Amino acid sequence: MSEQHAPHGADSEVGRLRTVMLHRPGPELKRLTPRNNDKLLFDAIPWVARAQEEHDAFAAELRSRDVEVLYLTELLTETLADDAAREHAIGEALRGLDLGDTMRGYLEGLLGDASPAELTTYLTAGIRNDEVRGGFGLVTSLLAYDDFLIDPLPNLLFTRDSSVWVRDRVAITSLAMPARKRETELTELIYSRHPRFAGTPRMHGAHLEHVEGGDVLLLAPGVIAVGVGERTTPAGAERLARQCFADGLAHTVLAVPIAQERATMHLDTICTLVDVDKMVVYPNVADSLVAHTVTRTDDVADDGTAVLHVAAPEPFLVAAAKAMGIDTLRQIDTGLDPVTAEREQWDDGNNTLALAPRVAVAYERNDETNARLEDAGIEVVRIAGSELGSGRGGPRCMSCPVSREPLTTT
Ligand SMILES: NC(=O)NCCC[C@H](N)C(=O)O
Repeated sequence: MSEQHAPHGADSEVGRLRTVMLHRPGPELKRLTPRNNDKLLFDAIPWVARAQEEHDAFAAELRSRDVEVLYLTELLTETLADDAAREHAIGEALRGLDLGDTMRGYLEGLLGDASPAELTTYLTAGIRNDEVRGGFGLVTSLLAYDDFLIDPLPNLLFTRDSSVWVRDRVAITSLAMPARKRETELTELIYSRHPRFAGTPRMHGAHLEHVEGGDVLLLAPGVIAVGVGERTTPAGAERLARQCFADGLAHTVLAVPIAQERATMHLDTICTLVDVDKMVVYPNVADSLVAHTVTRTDDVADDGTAVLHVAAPEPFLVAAAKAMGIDTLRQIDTGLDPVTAEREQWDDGNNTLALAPRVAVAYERNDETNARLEDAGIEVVRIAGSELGSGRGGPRCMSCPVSREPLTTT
């Protein structure tokens, strides 16, 4: 395995992006139907071939700017070349109580005989009842033809959410929605067993309180904002803060309450950094967004844990600037009327992926937001997202930065 890659880790949102993990949309999207798309967290049935074209163009833009693109499924297939990893993955996929002994036995055989690449497909696209040839077991007979024996993972596309790097450490997250829970079985497997990540310190984990990567913004080295809403719980934010303080990854965590609605499912649907001191913020909520500044004290509670200091809420941008040690965190004034702002926020206009300070990838469709970003001196790398966007995620959601240059050197 080549070691010729940038050191893993990230300490900001905007340090030059060196390595990113993406997931190219695949057969898991073909599982979506008008009857299951809500449960599977898609707003429409994507045209898969076009989604792949759009995604390939996204990846090409990144590569053209010297970003190494890792694909989740390639890492997974390489990981599954190891027998112990395979066994673990198969055990987890068949752990549920819905299968019954006959079906589980059949699937153990099917998955056990699969090549690493085939196993990756089974684990990501799932297995539907009409695809098994398991004889006339009771379970297969009673389930509908389109019931899943192994659930598909169409939201793998949004690699942002199932893991997040904080400095040299990777947090395996704990996803809140049932349709996404299995995703972290795969990221955990990759980070714990793929040779490229050998020795990488990990934190958090799927068994802990809910935290999703889309809620975690690395505002500056040592300063992390965590959205608390539909996906990340207050307890999840506290757990993440405690781990970051204990491991010296952060001195300040800003807990930012966000509305528990689909349109604002993660903090990064509302705001993203596009420079060391500039943020694009959804104007309809900009004035009401607040943060509780959380820091560690030297006091120790009776149970041995550090006592955290939780400040009264302050306007988010004010609290953020203080924690970042800058005079002002400038909100890029998109100047949009509330209706245009709402339309473009829904289409992930605020969900940008910074490639470096003042360079950000954005969906091309959000004309007005993009124009205002350019007025503010940001280079906007436009990508198509008509099909990709049907899962309600933009360029930031679709990318997990594995390596960014430390901010101090950019
Ligand atoms: N960070 C993000 O906002 N990710 C987008 C996730 C979209 C996905 N369909 C979901 O509902 O979880």
